[in-house]
Amino acid sequence: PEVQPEPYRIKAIEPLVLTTRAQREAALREAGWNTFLLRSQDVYIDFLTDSGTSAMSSVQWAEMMRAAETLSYSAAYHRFVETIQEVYGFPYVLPTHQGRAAEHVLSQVLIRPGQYVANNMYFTTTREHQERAGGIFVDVIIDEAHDPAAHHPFKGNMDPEKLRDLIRRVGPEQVAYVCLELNVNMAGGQPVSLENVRTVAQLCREFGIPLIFDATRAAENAYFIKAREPGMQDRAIPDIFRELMSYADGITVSAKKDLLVNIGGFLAVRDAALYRRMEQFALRFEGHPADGGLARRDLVAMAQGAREMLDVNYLRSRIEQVAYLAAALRKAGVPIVEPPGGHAVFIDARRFLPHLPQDQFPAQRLAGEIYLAAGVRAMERGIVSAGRDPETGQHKYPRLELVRLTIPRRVYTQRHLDVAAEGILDVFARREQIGGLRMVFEPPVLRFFTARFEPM
Ligand SMILES: CC1=C(O)/C(=C\N=C(/C)C(=O)O)C(COP(=O)(O)O)=CN1
Repeated sequence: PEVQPEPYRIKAIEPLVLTTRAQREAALREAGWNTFLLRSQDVYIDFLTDSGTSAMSSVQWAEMMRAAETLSYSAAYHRFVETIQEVYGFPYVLPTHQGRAAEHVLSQVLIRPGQYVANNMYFTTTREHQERAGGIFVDVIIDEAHDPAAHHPFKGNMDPEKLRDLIRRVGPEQVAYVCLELNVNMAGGQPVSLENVRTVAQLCREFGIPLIFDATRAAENAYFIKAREPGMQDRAIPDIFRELMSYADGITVSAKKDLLVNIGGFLAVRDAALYRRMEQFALRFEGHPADGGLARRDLVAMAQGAREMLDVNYLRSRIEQVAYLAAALRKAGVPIVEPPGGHAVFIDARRFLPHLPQDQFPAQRLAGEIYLAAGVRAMERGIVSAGRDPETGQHKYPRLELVRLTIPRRVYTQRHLDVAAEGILDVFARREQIGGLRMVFEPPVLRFFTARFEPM
């Protein structure tokens, strides 16, 4: 595939810093071989995350300047709520400062300790908040999602039989809710089909179990439904999106992805009583229900972002940019998660460095080597991110040992993708010489953010 013509042009630029390999070796040592700990000014192309790293549009910036910072139920608040109601189709909307705040509120309000939550694979903060609320996390994603080479078009799908077995085993009243993530991040940004959502929604209705979406990358999921699901090619994205949302009782959203803003999040639900409980809980630490701890300018930036995120030409150019990088790596034989996801290319570090055992942290080492080669910052999504089992204290050994090259929205050009590919091919050429890492500092929670390593 070639990168689709972008339906926008550059209006402002941010100068990038070019570093030498020697500078990068010093920076990576200083960062304990953890790309999260690199100073941003030592990074040339930042593929760490697509969260909060998008370029905003001239309209978003203009709206932000015009937003009056009046407290309580401001014009900005009504603009935000009315836009989310229209685009997503939920009556009750609660802004939060970002996605994990929404997850915290929802988990605390919906989970009774000891109850189960069924998910399609895990996301770090989502599972953290489910477990923090006393929930028991269960993965009911289809088996193909755990196989990087499987070419399933909707690897994010839930396995209805796994879900039904869980409900039968523990009883419907012991399932707090079903949490369905769209464009499953940890599986490689893999979409869920509309057909699967309908099946899961039917199951939840049958047993009276709430269905909650993590709708953080739902717009990109809608694009894959249009592009890959039989009978969907001629439907408009907003139409697909509204039907998709109609199956959920509620959603949590990190606005820092789909909605093209640098900060923000929200909850949206259909039930007034549930909204009131969430509002009361969030009041203590997310700020007033009319701002969720955000400035008014952030609310209007989210409102405008919710309009821009469903433009099919923007979505096509964004998704095809990811496919372009994936194609460049695939052509050279670099093992990647197939098919390419919506927000990132995931390198299969297990197959890239087959001589390294997983507890020598192959993905962590590969992310460091990619930075050394080209100043490109990637993120480890393997054993380090998976953390330790709360019962046994042992590493969780996930099937997927990946390095995520996460492409920010509307930021980098095709030439930047070429530079990243060239650097990765350089590392690939000398992969046999690459050794493992040993962890020299391990924090107790979400260790991937601050752990430190040294080469073996
Ligand atoms: C699917 C999903 C995410 O991907 C997510 C955050 N993701 C980050 C930060 C990422 O780098 O993928 C969050 C948390 O959102 P937050 O980073 O707190 O705004 C929730 N769900």
